[in-house]
Amino acid sequence: MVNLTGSFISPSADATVSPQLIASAGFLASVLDGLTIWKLLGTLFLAAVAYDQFKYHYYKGSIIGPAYKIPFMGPFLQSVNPKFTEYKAKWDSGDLSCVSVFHKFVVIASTRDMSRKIFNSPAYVKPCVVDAAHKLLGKTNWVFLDGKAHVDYRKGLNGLFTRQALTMYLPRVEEVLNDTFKRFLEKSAALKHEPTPWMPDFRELMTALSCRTFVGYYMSDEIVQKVADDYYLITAALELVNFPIILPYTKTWYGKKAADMVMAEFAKCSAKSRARMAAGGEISCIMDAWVKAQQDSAKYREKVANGIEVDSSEKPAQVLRDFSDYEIAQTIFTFLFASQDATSAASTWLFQLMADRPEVLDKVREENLRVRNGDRTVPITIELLDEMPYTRAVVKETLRYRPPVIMVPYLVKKDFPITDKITVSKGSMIIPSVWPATHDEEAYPNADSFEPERWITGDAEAQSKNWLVFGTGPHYCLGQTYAQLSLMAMIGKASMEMDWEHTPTPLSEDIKVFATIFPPG
Ligand code: HEM
Repeated sequence: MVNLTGSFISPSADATVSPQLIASAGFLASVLDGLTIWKLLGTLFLAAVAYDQFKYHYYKGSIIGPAYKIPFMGPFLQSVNPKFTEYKAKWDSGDLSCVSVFHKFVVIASTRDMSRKIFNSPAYVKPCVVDAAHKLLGKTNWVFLDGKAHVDYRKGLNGLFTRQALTMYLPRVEEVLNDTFKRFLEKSAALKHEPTPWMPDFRELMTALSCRTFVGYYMSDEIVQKVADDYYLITAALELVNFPIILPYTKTWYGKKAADMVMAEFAKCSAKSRARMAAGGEISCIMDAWVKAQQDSAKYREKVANGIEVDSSEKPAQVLRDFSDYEIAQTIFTFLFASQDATSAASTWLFQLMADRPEVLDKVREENLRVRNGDRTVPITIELLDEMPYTRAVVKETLRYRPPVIMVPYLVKKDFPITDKITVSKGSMIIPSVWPATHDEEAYPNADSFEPERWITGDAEAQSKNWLVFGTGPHYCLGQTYAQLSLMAMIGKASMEMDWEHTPTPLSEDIKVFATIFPPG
């Protein structure tokens, strides 16, 4: 160190030297002089806050949203425990509104037309999945495909959900319903018909229904029960706001363990289905139908490769490649993942709405018995369901009145000019909403009232633009026909086998948001 003052100390700390430094360097030096590590950190912090606000305003432009962002985190705490009323306030605030949580800028579309525009703009947007989804569903999962790759993959799956294909799986639905309603009655009798929460039972019913329809009896009752027990861990791990890395004993950790277990079980089912289909077994579930389509495609490809002439009638509708057991498991897992929460929500609402409206339940019961000529053991078929306009109307009205999925997050792939004046920047999240479209007074007069008749004597059916319950565009719900038919089958059979009442609680009029929407009491 240089000896400036005769003592071995720093020049700026020397009482005699420092005034000269101030005098020579002016303002900057005076700032530096007072600079401590805390001041430096404070200044950096204020700069970061200013940058965060500036960035928010830059993205926000003329979109409606809070004038200032809570530094960095924005309304993070609100989004950890989202309230339906807060979403509603957002929709009511404008056609497009925004919010910024941490580094994510989020635009929410409220109107039907804005929402439709997003759903139908695959050049600009793609479905947005939380980071944890890649870890739980596997990076190579088809749900992460975009554009042509997605369209091509989906073509191979669409055939599994046609009405004709569903005919083959409906017996599974019937078996699960028979078994479950018997258990419901036993449980209720054991509880001496005292009021008790039934939502966990509806969730279990929906898991069993999905598992049996997707993989038939390749899965044991015990494993179906385990999937039902553990599934909520997967939902919790996939909440919009979650810790980005998987730390032991966190929600994502438990979710990943549960997902791995389900995936491994589905892979075992695939191996069994493969063997059974190769041996000429009958299609009993969605997995069988897909495996059989792959085996038929392989035979066709082989013939063509060997120069054997094949009649055009023998050519499969979709010539598929072979998929490994793991790939099949991954895809079937996405069906469970996509259906579980939405169908659990729909069935819970259906049971509650029917209990609150016994006259509607009576009509459903009357119709179900009538089409079976009074014999409630007559099995469910698509033709039978086609003869039940009232039961269908009840299911449609439930889905309109309480759409399980109220918003569908998408990611902006490239700057998206959503209106003449507003361009949403690449990297933002953009969320089309379902609820406002299904509660639009113009399309559905008295929208806040449950009126199944609007689907029979009214013109609700003609309001297809507002029917966003299953989305629209290239990612519209693959399982929508199956979901509606199985809900019809469920409520129809329940009406014939059981009677039930709802004991309202102070929460009964609320709407709880947990991935989908639920009645909390
Ligand atoms: C009441 C029940 C259901 C509701 C309300 C519902 C709703 C939705 C919605 C809103 C989407 C997003 C659509 C979009 O982005 O345009 C979706 C996608 C999807 N749903 Fe459903 N869903 C239900 C049941 C099911 C069932 C039972 C299955 C499978 C068996 C299923 C499979 C899927 C799949 C695979 C996708 C993603 C499609 C793609 O990205 O190509 N859903 N669903």
